[in-house]
Amino acid sequence: MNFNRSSLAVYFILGSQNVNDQDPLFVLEQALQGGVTCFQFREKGSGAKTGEAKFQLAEQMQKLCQKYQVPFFINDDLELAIRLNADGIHVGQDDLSIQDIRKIAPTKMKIGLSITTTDQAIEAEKLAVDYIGIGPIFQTTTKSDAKQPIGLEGVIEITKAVPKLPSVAIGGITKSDLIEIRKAGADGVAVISEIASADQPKLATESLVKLSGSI
Ligand SMILES: Cc1ncc(COP(=O)(O)OP(=O)(O)O)c(N)n1
Ligand SMILES: Cc1nc(C(=O)O)sc1CCOP(=O)(O)O
Ligand SMILES: [Mg+2]
Repeated sequence: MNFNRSSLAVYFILGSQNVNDQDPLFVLEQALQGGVTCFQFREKGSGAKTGEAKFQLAEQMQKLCQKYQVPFFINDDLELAIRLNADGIHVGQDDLSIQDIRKIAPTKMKIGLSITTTDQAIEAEKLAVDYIGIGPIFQTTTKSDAKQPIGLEGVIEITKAVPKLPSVAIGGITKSDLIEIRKAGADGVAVISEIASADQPKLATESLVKLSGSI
C-alpha cells in the first residue's frame, strides 16, 4: 500500500453507526468504486459494535480496501490496528499518545493526529506524524464531542504554520466546500455524512473526486 499526501484528497470515514438502512460494507464498496483515496474504520458511539463483531467488520472492510488498493486506517484502537496489520492508525489529542503508539506499533504503520489549533499542529510536526486531521471546520452532528468549528480561517492559519505537514480537513464538510478548503491549504477533505448519508454513495463520492481533480 502506498500512502502519501495525495492519499488525503477524498478521505472517507465510516462505522456501522453511520448508516441507516444500508449495509456498511455496501456503502464502503460504493465509496471505493467512486474513488475515495483513503479510508478510516471508526466504530464509535451509540450502537457501535465491540469485540469480535467489531473485529470481523473491520477485517471485511480492510479486505475491500485492499481490493481497491486504498489505505486502510483504524480510529483509536491500536490493538485492532496491530491485529489487522492496518496501514495506519488515527488518534486524537485525548487518545493514546504518539510516543506510546510508536513503542508498540510496527514502524511502517502510518499515524494521523487530530488537531484544532496552530500550537497543536506545530507540536504534531515535532512528533513527525504522517498527517494531521484539522477540525472541526464546520458544525457537525456526527461527532457528539466535537469542538467549536474553526472555519476556513482556521485551515489557512494552520496550514500556513506547518506547510510541509500533510493535512486533511474534517467536520461538516460537503462537496460545496471542497474547493475552498483546498484553496485554504488542506490536502484533502475527510467526510462521513456526505457519503454515508447520501442516497447514492458512489455518486456522492464521484462528485468529491471530480472536484478534487479539478484543482
Ligand atoms: C481524519 C480524522 N481527523 C480527525 C478525527 C477525529 O479524531 P478524534 O479527535 O480522536 O475523535 P474520534 O474520531 O476518535 O471521535 C478523525 N477520526 N479522523
Ligand atoms: C470524526 C470527526 N472528527 C472531527 C474533528 O473535528 O476532529 S469532526 C468529525 C465528524 C465528521 O463527520 P461529518 O463529515 O459527518 O461531519
Ligand atoms: Mg479518537
